[in-house]
Amino acid sequence: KRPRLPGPWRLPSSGTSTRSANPHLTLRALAERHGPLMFLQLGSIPTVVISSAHVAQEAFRAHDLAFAGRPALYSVERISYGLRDVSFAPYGEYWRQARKVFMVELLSAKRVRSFRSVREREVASLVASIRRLAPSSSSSPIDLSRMVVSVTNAVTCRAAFGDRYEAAGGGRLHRVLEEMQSVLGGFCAGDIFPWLRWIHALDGLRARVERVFGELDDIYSQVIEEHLRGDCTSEHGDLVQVLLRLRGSNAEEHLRQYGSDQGTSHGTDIFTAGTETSAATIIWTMTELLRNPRVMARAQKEVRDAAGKKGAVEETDLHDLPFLKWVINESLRLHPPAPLLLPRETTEACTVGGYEIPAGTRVFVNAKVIGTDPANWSNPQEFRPERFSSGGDVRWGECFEFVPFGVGRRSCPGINFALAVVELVLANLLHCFDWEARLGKGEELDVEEAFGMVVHRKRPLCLVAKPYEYGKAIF
Ligand code: HEM
Repeated sequence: KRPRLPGPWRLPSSGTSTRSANPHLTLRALAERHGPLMFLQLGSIPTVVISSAHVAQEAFRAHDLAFAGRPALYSVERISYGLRDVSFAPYGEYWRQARKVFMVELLSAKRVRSFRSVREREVASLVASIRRLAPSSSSSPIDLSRMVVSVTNAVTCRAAFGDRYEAAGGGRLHRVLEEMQSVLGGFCAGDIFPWLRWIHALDGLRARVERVFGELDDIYSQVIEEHLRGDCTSEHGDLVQVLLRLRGSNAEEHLRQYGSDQGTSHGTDIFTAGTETSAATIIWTMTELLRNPRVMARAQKEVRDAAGKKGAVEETDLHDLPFLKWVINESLRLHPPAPLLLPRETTEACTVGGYEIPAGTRVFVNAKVIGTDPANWSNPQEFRPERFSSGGDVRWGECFEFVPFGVGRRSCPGINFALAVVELVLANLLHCFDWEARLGKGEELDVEEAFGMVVHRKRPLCLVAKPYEYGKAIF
């Protein structure tokens, strides 16, 4: 008989069971007591939490397939049209096909390069808006969090839905996305006691999920109608257009079906997995730069030396910014936007560390704990980008000490897409402005987190932007 996995077995009454707490912090505290491979009974769901690089490596090197499932979560199930997206589809043929299309047509290196003009246009418009709001160094602070979500959202939506997506719902999206973050965040009762799902008809969650679903569905329908009418022109070829072409002669019929099925659920991937994560990365990076003036000065010098008098950083300049890349890595290490990745569910039984993990077990990988484990990182809480200076570019997916994009076959397929926009936005924010957080005497810029599927700052990042002298002509 195999030994029983260590763990508290039942979860303490505070912590992961509430929708407002920060589960990765509760799980960190428990892992310190019970170890890096820990069992929890989350309601009626047997759950395993992985909290070290060593265990993650053993689990995913030897049993990647066994860990490739996803649980069917209450809110996600509806918003993803019955788990027909890539992120939450159960492991199997549908997921493989959907991921392949998504990868090839939106996220491959070639496609990501083809969206260069989209990124440069949106970043130029961000810089212009900041200039309008902050014409001089004595202007009031601006809400950078809100502006950055807008830009990452616009880039992703234009790439996926075409240049006219704004007409179809760009304005409404902010409100819907905020509400979606809120309904997807944390664990609801129905996720840990599936027989208790009926309760969400009474506690208001079902109504909120339906409202978000209805709004998103309406936006997707408009996008699809525009494509069918031929109103959508985009020089780069958006995801919906590409699918229309792929489906060939029977295109209209297929697109209508795609509209009610894959197209719409890919929309959910884009909003849940794509835009908020990139925005959170940019905002956490700016937060840490403001808290670490030495690092800010070095990053700004690098960017300004590379772009010179051009007034803006173009994508071709990004190759000359190794320090900025280390800064982004360091920010992803300390503030992975998805600190518990996305939940997994074992598809079959497997053995890790001598313990048997049965099929159907929910699995969390605590990326935040792994990225700050003193066994692998010296002074792990310190923001020190230079720690990435040796060893060349990070080989995502092969480095188990640093897993902000996840691990194995269900790891993030959007890394190229995300880093292209994150780097360009940050480089231009650093080049075109000097930044100041207006704080009281002795006060420090906080790093308090609001928990959701993506972890943002609890309070928006409001900063004073002081235009930099070379930043007149943008693009
Ligand atoms: C800095 C930005 C991003 C971060 C930190 C991030 C992080 C993650 C993480 C942690 C996962 C779960 C991996 C796992 O379970 O092992 C994931 C999955 C995923 N991400 Fe990203 N992501 C980012 C940007 C994007 C973008 C821009 C897109 C697409 C537009 C995207 C699309 C996806 C999809 C579709 C999945 C699900 C993959 C699957 O289940 O097969 N992500 N991402």
